[in-house]
Amino acid sequence: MNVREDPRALALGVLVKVGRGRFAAPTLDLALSRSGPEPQAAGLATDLVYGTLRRLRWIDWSLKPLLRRPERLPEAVRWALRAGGYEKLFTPRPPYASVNAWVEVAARSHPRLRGLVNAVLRRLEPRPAPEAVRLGLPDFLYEEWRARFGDPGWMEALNEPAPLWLTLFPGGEAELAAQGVPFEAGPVPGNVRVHGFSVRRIAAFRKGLAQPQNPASLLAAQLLEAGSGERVLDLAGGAALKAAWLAARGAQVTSVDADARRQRAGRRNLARLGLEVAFLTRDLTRPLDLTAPKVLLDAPCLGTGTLRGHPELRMRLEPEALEPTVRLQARLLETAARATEPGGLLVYAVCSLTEAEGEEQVARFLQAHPEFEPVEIESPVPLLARGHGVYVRPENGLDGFYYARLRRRS
Ligand SMILES: C[S@@+](CC[C@H](N)C(=O)[O-])C[C@H]1O[C@@H](n2cnc3c(N)ncnc32)[C@H](O)[C@@H]1O
Repeated sequence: MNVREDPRALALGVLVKVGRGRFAAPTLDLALSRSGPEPQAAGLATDLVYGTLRRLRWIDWSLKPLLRRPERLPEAVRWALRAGGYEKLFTPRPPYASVNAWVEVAARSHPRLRGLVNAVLRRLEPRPAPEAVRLGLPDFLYEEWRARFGDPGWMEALNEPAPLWLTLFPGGEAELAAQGVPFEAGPVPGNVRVHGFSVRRIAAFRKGLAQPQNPASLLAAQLLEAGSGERVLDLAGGAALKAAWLAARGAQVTSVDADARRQRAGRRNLARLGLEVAFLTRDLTRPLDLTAPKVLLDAPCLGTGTLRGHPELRMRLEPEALEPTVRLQARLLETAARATEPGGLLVYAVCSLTEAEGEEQVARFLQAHPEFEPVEIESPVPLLARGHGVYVRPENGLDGFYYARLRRRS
């Protein structure tokens, strides 16, 4: 059996690469597009990759008493045990069949370890574990979230599969309906939740009428309330996803980012959507020679609100990364403040739910900048907390975001 026929072998190849530092989504996409499995097999491979990464802490915790030196195992065998553990412990598929399947996959590259994989997976049971381990969260994050937001019930929602959300452009809804794609309106206007279709199979996407985007990400752009013809600066704009929606509303957007490669991808995507955005490649820790009445800063962050869609971040999040990230955000916020014209609006957004990147950052900014005042956010999405800005509650497929709207006094 080769990879083309076997979603478990495909998932294993992806997991090994993610273990070496790659990102899960593009690595899986590439593997799927190369081997072209049937939709059902692609669905199984996707569930195995994402599920294993989301549950990794608890799986490793449960494997621990059964393995003397897991770090010494060949990486393919170690990941086969983890993915086999995920399938046995966390999916409704019959454990006997999935254990057999994983023994075969692991034995293909390491036949001498067939007995070990078989024995370990058969004996594996979910071991009682502390809540952070069960939730698959790094301790520092779990502790902060518990202390700040209280009841941890919502955290389990970050372990659910990520739905496909689409931002629709004119004609997009009619195209979805014409193709018979089941969808429903999401909490943020202009964005829908699609059922049972991958983005590749959606004609509205191929025709440039739809863009995969989480509603919480789209909301950051909507909070600017930019009108037609209004000048907008999209700072740390990356691949210009938020800029695309603003441009579709008629705003004159300039998207600025330090990463030219991301911007090239953004240009290609905008060409697909038939939209126009100006791009500037700049390091925003330095002042910008541009101003606008509307400025969006979608700052680089730890991404803790996106653990559903980027489960590999759980393995990589270190508390030490917080301080340099917060310092970088503060410098970009300075640049964004100077670029905001008097009377204008600055939206600060991060897809992260730590206090240092959210409320603390904005509180410090407001103290240093009396010329700015926070503006109330009327949120169409449920919130975890409110202060100068708001924290989005990452349930029902929403990513967790923090946004603040800051008006520069005239
Ligand atoms: C959260 S992402 C932006 C996503 C983007 N707004 C979107 O909607 O697709 C943060 C961006 O910050 C950019 N960035 C990081 N450091 C920067 C710097 N010093 N100057 C400019 N951009 C920077 C990264 O390249 C990345 O694209």
